[in-house]
Amino acid sequence: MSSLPLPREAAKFLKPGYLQILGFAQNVVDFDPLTLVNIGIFLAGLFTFLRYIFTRVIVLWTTVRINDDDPLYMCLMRWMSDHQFMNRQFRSVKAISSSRSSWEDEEEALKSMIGIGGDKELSEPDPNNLISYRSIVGRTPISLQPFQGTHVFRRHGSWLLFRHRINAGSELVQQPKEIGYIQLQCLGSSFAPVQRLLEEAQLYNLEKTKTTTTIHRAIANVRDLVRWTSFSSRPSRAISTVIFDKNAKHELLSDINEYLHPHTRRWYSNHGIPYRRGYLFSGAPGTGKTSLTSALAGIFGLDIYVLSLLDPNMNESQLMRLMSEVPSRCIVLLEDVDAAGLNRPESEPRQRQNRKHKGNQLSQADVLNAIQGGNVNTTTTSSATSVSLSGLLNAIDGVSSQEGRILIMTTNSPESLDKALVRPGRVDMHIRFELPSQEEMRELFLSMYKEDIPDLRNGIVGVEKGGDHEKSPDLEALAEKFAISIPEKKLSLAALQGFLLQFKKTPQEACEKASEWAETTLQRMAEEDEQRDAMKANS
Ligand SMILES: Nc1ncnc2c1ncn2[C@@H]1O[C@H](COP(=O)(O)OP(=O)(O)OP(=O)(O)O)[C@@H](O)[C@H]1O
Repeated sequence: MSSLPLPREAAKFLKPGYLQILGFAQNVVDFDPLTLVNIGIFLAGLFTFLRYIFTRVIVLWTTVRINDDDPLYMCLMRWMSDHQFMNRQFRSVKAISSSRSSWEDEEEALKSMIGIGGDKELSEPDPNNLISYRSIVGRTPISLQPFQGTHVFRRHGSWLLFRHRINAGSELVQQPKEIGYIQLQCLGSSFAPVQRLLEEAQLYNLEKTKTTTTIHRAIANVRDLVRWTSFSSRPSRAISTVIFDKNAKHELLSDINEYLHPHTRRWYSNHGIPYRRGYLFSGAPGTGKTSLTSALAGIFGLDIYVLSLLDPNMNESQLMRLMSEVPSRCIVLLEDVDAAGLNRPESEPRQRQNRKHKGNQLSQADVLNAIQGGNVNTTTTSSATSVSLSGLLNAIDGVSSQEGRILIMTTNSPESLDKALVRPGRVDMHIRFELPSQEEMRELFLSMYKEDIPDLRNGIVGVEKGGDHEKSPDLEALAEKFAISIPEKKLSLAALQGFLLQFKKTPQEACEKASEWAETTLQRMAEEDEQRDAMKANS
């Protein structure tokens, strides 16, 4: 093995010890170590250069994060499911079998389960084989949604990176629930492509849900923190299907229409008036208060946020937070507000009551309430809720309460409500629902047997053609007969509807049995009332 001499210039700079080592290495491996040094320097330079380029490219990715508590999250998930995933790319998907999937998704899933799509329809239940029937109808439809993962796609000429992540929490830090988020990244320094995609997803979702109403409920999680949760999505109810005084209906619709007009908000702000509107729907159970609320939501494209003061997890701070978290355009439905028993005994003068409970100090709630122009009228008696009247009033129109929403309170006994709760500004219109007149019963009958009512037997998808009623000589005459066979203002429309549902395809039979049914029902109700009175007297 011959040794290669070190270049003279290099040898000049190296100490004698190194020289010997280098000479030895050169002799053993027959390779110049300085070449190795040169290669190393080159690689280090290349690495630094690549790192610089890589960092610059990464910096050019703009990133937008969307948390799962934002409505945009669902819009984007829906858009991605329908436009990008379509059963490919995502290897990890989430199966949903609850009522949280939208009704259209459920209907689709149900159709695929029972094989409807072409001409095939769900047949009548076979009494000998009810198990197989149950196995179709009794199952909850399952739909699949993209879960965790990353997906790159091109939209309107820009490359976008979609990432979906779930933080399930660790053993040490327990999250109240899985927290999902989406990260959207776009190559370039502008947010415009991401913004465009989000707007597109929002519009797509609006289009998809224009015939549905989403109901949100305040639900407590494991930490007892009450949060708005999208509870269900159902087909919007047509306003024409709600039987109600036509003038009152028209007045209510015009009032809400004017309130929601884009210019109205500015008008309120110019006049220093908080931009809020409240309605009280009162009437006996089953007279249409909830039905009218959901029809209004459908007509104006608003979501409904349902609150119940009787919820055991509800307290004043939770209520206040929930009211500040609703979107600026929605309906907040406060159901059965009388049941919470928020009242002040009239016998006690106001001044004394406040002293009795709080000494001479007014609470912050009272002060806020006074600023709002309400009464300092806060003591709660025989309350079935941990929310006090002042807490409720502040949640409704305190400084932190969201502007732009519509508040609808429903009650069976408006006379039992505290005056502060229903004063103008909190309740701007009081709508009274009465038990039905003959004309309204006639309307109900006609609407039940209208030709376009989806038929339940043929129907999850079908529309009845040629049911018994089509053979009926005159539906109008039957409706008239039905209306006069039942006493006016005695039975609720819900009760009448329940009766008619037993005769979905046989209006003639319904008509014949109506009078007898009404008589027995009224008799039973009278007996129940008597029993209740007797129990009250005993206790
Ligand atoms: N005015 C009405 N027009 C059409 N349907 C009605 C009407 N009133 C009641 N119904 C029917 O009766 C059922 C119950 O009605 P709804 O829940 O709206 O009554 P409610 O007044 O809100 O009752 P509650 O006070 O018990 O909550 C619904 O299925 C609805 O279709």
